[in-house]
Amino acid sequence: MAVYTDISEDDLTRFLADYEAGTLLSYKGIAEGVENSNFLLHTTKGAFILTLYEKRVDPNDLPFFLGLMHHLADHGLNCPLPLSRRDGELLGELSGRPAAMISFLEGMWLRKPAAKHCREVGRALADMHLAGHGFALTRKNALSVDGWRPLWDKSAGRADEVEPGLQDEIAEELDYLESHWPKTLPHGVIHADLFPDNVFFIGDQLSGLIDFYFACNDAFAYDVAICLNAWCFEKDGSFNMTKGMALLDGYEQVRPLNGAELRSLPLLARGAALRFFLTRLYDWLTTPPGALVVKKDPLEYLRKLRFHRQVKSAEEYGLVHR
Ligand SMILES: Nc1ncnc2c1ncn2[C@@H]1O[C@H](COP(=O)(O)OP(=O)(O)OP(=O)(O)O)[C@@H](O)[C@H]1O
Ligand SMILES: N[C@@H](CCO)C(=O)O
Repeated sequence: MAVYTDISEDDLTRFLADYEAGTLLSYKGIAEGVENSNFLLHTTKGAFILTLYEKRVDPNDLPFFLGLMHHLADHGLNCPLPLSRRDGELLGELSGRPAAMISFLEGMWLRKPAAKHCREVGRALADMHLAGHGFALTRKNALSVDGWRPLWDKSAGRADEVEPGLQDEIAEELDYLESHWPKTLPHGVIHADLFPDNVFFIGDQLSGLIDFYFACNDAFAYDVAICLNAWCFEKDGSFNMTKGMALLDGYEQVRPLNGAELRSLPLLARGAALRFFLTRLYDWLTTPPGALVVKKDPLEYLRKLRFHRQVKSAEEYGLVHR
């Protein structure tokens, strides 16, 4: 459960007085997510999400994230909106943390997405890539190739505790990715964490995207590679090509990938798997026992990384020749 920071009713009532969001009726911590503390609030004006930004979010990035949600919604994407305070600011402070009130998005995330859902996600990802055009702020991807080595350095010494031989394997992988990483692919604003728990559906209909707190400027195809990792593997670790085909097809219905993007896809998918492996490994080794958060398994992403290493072309992900 991700509630790192507790709040008191008195503090919350004072915080709410800065918004036109009604009077507090109830609130509870949300038992999901790993990054920030989230609360579901009911007020006389409806339901809201209260987010307190935690350790991995740099407060200087918050104007980018919150402004982006407004920009995307203005350009037709379904996503939650941060509420403005009475003084016009989007950010407040609660229990010593930067905090925002976010509109409630209807829907649920899918525990067992099927190929038809992957197609919807592909489309929505491409819609987001187009909707991000013209957003005035930029943010470098802190978790792209330049960020992996510093992150790895924090865990490398203990990696073999998780699996013997890991230290050598990842060191070699990093060397390879650093020297082959593509630098000139089409780029813009990407979501960078579009996992199933960040996509809501009502029935089979996608109702919106949430959690833009890793969004940044990077290659669009890297975002596609993240989604292939997050949506198209089965619980037993096998890649489901039907889902891959649906995701890529859905994406290309809105924004066709060019030749360089397609050629880079196996390498980008490898990098994406490494990125989630590294953050999970760090959390695995550093989260104290008893913390109110469910730790995610780094080895799931090691297995995906090993799969991508064998992939030679985008066809192996289900790309259909046009
Ligand atoms: N705007 C929203 N409308 C409805 N529910 C929301 C909204 N934002 C967050 N939630 C709920 O809170 C949960 C956690 O939110 P979120 O994914 O943003 O947290 P996080 O800690 O940043 O998680 P992650 O591990 O995905 O980075 C979601 O799964 C969802 O149940
Ligand atoms: N989606 C990430 C966690 C939140 O960034 C993961 O599954 O490792």
